Amino acid sequence: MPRLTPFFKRCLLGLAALMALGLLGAAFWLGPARAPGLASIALGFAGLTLVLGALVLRHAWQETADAKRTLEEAIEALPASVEIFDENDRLVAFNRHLVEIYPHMEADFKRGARFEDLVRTSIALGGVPAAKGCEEEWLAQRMAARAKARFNPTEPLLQNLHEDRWVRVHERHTRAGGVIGVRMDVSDLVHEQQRLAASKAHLQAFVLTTPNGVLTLDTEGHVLALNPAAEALFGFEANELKGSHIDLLFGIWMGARLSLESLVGGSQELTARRRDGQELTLLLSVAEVKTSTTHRFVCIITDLSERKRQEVALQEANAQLAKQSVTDGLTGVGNRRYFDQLLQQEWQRSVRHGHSMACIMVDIDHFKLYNDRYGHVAGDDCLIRVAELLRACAGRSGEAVCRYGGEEFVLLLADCDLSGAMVVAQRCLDSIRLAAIEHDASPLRRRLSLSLGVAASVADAQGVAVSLVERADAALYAAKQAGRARIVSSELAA
Ligand SMILES: Nc1nc2c(ncn2[C@@H]2O[C@H](COP(=O)(O)OP(=O)(O)OP(=O)(O)O)[C@@H](O)[C@H]2O)c(=O)[nH]1
Repeated sequence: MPRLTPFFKRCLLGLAALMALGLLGAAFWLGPARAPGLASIALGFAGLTLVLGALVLRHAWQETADAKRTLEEAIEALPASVEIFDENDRLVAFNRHLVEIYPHMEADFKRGARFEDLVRTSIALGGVPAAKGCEEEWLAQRMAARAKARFNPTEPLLQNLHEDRWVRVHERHTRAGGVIGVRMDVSDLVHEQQRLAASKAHLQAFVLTTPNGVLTLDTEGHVLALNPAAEALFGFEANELKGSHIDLLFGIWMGARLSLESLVGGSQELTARRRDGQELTLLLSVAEVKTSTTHRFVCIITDLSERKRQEVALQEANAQLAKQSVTDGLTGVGNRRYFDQLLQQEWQRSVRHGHSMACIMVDIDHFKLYNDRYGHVAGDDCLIRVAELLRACAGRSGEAVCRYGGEEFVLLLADCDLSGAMVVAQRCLDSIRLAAIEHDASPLRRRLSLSLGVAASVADAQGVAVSLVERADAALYAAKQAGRARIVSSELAA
């Protein structure tokens, strides 16, 4: 049968009814006595019209049943739970998803069941954890929300169910006064949101408590956010720095800008300035946060300033220690250890280059008498004074003055032959004489004097460095023997 529009069907039924009535009237009016033939024909047409009308009615009923079935199938095919309540809030239709969401209510979902009764049963069966202990109150709120949906149909309701499942309920009132409810299982979404909220809280706790400064920058290097540690580090408050360029903090980016991208994944030590101008040494690590909607850089800043200060102090202390280990504590010239090292060094150099080197042994004359006359403290001062004078005479590059022991000094002259060494020795002798240091107890003109032994040679790979010192020492002994206050060269002493 062809598909007929409802209007056409109504017209057809009206026409058929009118025709049937007209023909019946005609049949009665004519009557079997007046015109039996015509009455029979009218009756026959009336019957035919009634059959046609019945056929149209049956077709209409069939179409309604088909539409209802299609609607039910459509509701069933929806990915959400759908329920339809009439104007008395009684269940008219629902799909299987409703039972999947509320399995404990399977036996109760029946046509004609009242919404309030269904909710009450669900609460009683433990299907609404949020209602536990406050059942009536919860029910009242639920019914109020359902009523509110009449005026504000867009506001959905998030409901927590058994086994930590979550549904979003959209309720819409129909024009006839019923309610269409759509429930979507959003458990995955809610759980994801809960996970996100937890990780955000963890991150927040870390950022707020870490001693490292944390700066969030946009791709241009402008500050978007900073944590309390960064505020304390730079001496700025967060709202003062927000929007500022990172150049404000990191001096290294002044002029020659480094791209943030180049720092991603690594770390770099750099200097920055606090608000009060104090210089900071920082370790900057950069991470890139790139999603479909955001592109940021997160800078983790470790303050190395204190460590740096300690390192510098340690370096200075080590340098001091190293210096002390080769310096004579009383006079400030090189000590015996330094002299021994230097002697080996210069000896090897002399072997390599074939240059002559010289050694001058210096001894203060009658120093015991000096000590006895002026005391040990004055004797110390005298040693200091002699060291100063010797240093002034042999302080050029390649010349070194060391304390050999007691009141004895030694001068080592690199790239120097015997005649050159004799000149230096003479300068020392003259310097002491000109200083005219009083030595009442000395039999030598009551002035402090020195005896010097000089030796020079080109180092021999087969020889030993100490031989040079021994020769100078022998010359010194000769000077002492010859009456002191003089210079003797190893050539003369030999
Ligand atoms: N004040 C002082 N005296 C020292 C120091 N080291 C050694 N002496 C003294 O130097 C003196 C050296 O005496 P001697 O070895 O007899 O030599 P000298 O008296 O100088 O006689 P000659 O060397 O033969 O001229 C000793 O009295 C030591 O105590 C020191 O660091 N300070």
